[in-house]
Amino acid sequence: MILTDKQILEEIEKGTILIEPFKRSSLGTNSYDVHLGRYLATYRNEVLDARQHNEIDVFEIPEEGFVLQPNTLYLGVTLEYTETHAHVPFLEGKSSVGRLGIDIHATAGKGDVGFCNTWTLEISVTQQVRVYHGMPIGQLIYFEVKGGIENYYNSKSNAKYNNRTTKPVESMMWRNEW
Ligand SMILES: Nc1ccn([C@H]2C[C@H](O)[C@@H](COP(=O)(O)OP(=O)(O)OP(=O)(O)O)O2)c(=O)n1
Repeated sequence: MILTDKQILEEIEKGTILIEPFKRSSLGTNSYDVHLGRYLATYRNEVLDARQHNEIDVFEIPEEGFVLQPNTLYLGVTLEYTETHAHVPFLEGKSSVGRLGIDIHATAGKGDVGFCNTWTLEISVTQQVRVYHGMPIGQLIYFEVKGGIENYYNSKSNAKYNNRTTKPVESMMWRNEW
């Protein structure tokens, strides 16, 4: 089941959901709008290697915006820092963003119970499009969980994306054991 606006507010009151900064106007019927943070990043190498640490170059979106190019993977970040202690948060697109040909995640929309951080966005575009920091970029929806949890994301020793940051975080696949 997906949390409604009233339930999201109740969970915020209880402290099981944190969204920072929080604006009442960003709360939808059953979602919360997140915004594009100040930084974008691209991978330094053209050929990525799933076994290696692929380094990124981070840059700031200027006030006049930045034109995203097709055929380039950009990592973005939400302005919002979130904590979700008792639900499964999902990052979803927004129709108005999709209609500009902007994808905000590449297969990975799910968060984990215990995830505490800004969200990294895997951005790709169909045609050139200028984006601005602070623009609405996606929405979070929250699912109720069934059953107890043994291994919260924020206490998992192998949780790779829980170090608080305002910048996009590159793939940490190289830390997986396989
Ligand atoms: N577009 C996304 C999707 C998820 N996350 C965050 C929320 C998740 O709780 C965390 C880890 O996501 P996954 O479980 O999909 O990633 P991995 O399985 O690769 O990482 P880990 O091994 O740390 O679970 O990353 C994110 O910042 N941006």
